[in-house]
Amino acid sequence: RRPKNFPPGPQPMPIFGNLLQLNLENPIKDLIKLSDQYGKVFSIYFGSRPAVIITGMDAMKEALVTKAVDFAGRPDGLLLSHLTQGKGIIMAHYGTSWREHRRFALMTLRNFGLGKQSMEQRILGEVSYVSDHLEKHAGELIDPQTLFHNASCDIICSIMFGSRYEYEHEFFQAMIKMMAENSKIANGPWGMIYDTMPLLRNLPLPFQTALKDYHTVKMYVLDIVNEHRASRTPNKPRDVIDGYLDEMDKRGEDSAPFEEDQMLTMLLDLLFAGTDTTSNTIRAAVLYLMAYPDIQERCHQEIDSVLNGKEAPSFEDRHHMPFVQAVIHESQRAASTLPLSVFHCTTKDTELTGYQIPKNTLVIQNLSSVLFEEKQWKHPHGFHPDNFLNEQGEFEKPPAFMPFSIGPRTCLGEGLARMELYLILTTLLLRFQFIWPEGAGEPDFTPVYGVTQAPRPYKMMVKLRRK
Ligand code: HEM
Repeated sequence: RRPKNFPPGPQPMPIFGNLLQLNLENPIKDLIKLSDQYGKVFSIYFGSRPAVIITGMDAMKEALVTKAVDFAGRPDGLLLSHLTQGKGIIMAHYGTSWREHRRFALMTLRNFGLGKQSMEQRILGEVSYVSDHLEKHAGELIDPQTLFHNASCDIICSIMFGSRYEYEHEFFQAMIKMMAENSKIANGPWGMIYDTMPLLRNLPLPFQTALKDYHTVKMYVLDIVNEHRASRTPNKPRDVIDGYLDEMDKRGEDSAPFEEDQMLTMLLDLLFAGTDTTSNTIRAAVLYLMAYPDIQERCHQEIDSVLNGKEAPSFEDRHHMPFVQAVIHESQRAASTLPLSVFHCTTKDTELTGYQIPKNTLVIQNLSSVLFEEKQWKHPHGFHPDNFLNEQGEFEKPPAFMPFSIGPRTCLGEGLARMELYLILTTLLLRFQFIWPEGAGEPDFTPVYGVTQAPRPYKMMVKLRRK
């Protein structure tokens, strides 16, 4: 039975709660239907555990901005919390260790900067590998999934470990494989079973693979940390690892919460959070550019005219490219890359839209519901860069654009992700035309649902515009 004055919702069943009433392959439509029936804030049961679902911009702002601290927790008892043991940043409880690690990560990302290369140069450096690959295979059918995935992952590697990896490197391949498999397990029915039925957790079921693979990659990262210990010069950080070791030195004997295991989890968090998200968004953008060649042509014209013969774009150039900016933002909106954000929980007894929500209640933000909310957008459905252009044709971001979430837990990689999306897409558009292959049927925009949602796999062709 629901607690008194708890948000309403459908009647749960024993053991399963409301799980069998949701399409686990993609619950988003069901969640919207339930909100039509029960209101913007409603509840469902995962097994015997209640979860509050937040729908639409107004309720989202009330929870994550007005009552920011009350809703800034992370839940225990999910597969992701077990993998990270509540350490690092993403699944860390709201408190001192989370706050200090978040601040440290933000500062080091901002400072890169640090070492020899600026963030911009690192990204442009990585795009040159992607460009070379595309140029070599111009005119052929190309599957962009692995290519964009490798590039996003390598950008994070270069910031954290000080060097990028050849895409064929043993560690790089193990990491990419672990991330792909773990997100499949965490997203799929086994993840749901793990989250709802604690009694089954010790059985030899596929989630054991997730735990084992996570540990293997963590041990690889520990080797990299130990190499840094041997080769570093204190207070001359080359990358995030050196910066973290400096911070541990500064704090002396009792360096808590800056400790080795926290560092390893934070590094894996950044790798996880920064790879699929960016690469799936780029893949969605390219799909839309191929599906709407007139929009792609307008981007080509704007980029050519602003760069005016320059070899490569700089991040500053974006201010002169309102249409390209609008296309990138509309791609993010349409892709809705983290449709249900990362799950939150309440840090104290609180209230939302007049309902009472006890401390430690699981809270799910339906970010998709805001990105497609009818009253917030000129064109809520389909792909319309116009959503981000005002009457003067200037770039303007509506307040319902929140693919990175809002509030204290908002994505800490937003700055990096925005720079990557802009520099990668503009550089590639400068050099190539993306073409939907003849005979491939109509492009299918229906996403594959997951913690990070992705476009369906597709093949593309490229034509070289300029060497
Ligand atoms: C297009 C790309 C990206 C999107 C759409 C995205 C979106 C999100 C969202 C929705 C959250 C959850 C926020 C919440 O719980 O309220 C999140 C959290 C996070 N993201 Fe991103 N992200 C992207 C790229 C990145 C990158 C490149 C990095 C890092 C290098 C990153 C690091 C993180 C971290 C560490 C968190 C956890 C923050 C916390 O719990 O305090 N993300 N991201």
